[in-house]
Amino acid sequence: MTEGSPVPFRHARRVAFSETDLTGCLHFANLLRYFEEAEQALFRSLGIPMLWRRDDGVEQGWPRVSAACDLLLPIQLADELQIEVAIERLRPSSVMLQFTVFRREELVARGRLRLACIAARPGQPMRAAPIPEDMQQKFRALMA
Ligand SMILES: CC(C)(COP(=O)(O)OP(=O)(O)OC[C@H]1O[C@@H](n2cnc3c(N)ncnc32)[C@H](O)[C@@H]1OP(=O)(O)O)[C@@H](O)C(=O)NCCC(=O)NCCSC(=O)c1cc(O)c2ccccc2c1O
Repeated sequence: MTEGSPVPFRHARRVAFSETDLTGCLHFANLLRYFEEAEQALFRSLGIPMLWRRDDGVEQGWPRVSAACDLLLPIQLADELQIEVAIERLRPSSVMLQFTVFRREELVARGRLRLACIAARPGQPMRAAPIPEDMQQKFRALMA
């Protein structure tokens, strides 16, 4: 790692039998579930909730607005994966997470999730809202 490059968050995952298809490979849709697991672990480690209620009763949270993945090599039953998560882009009301998946030293998959920060009054549709400053600081710390 070079000086000044982002520090990725790491999440370990072993492929379970129930996640494979007839060929014994990871069913592609499960890769997004792995990204979500790693994302949840990252948010927990930063102490950022996925859903919270402000004092004025407004609910805030992080709906995903965009998802993408590339499967580069077959991922198989019982493979032990390291999923690295980095903050690729931080904007006033959205954050882009970048995922890189390794099997030992081998790059097997990668992808992105974009989360919008929203606010919703009870009974009203959700709308984009600025990411609270304390949360922005926590994300920025990972980009340093
Ligand atoms: C999320 C939206 C309400 C945003 O629409 P809005 O018009 O208010 O704002 P913007 O269009 O400016 O978007 C804000 C922000 O996100 C970026 N963005 C939006 N869409 C995309 C996209 N398709 N691809 C890439 N980027 C996108 C946009 O560029 C802005 O970024 P900046 O920071 O650059 O300004 C609206 O998009 C919407 O309703 N989308 C549907 C989302 C959805 O249904 N997701 C899946 C399930 S819902 C969910 O997960 C969820 C989670 C919660 O934690 C909640 C908490 C409380 C209430 C509800 C929740 C909820 O439903």
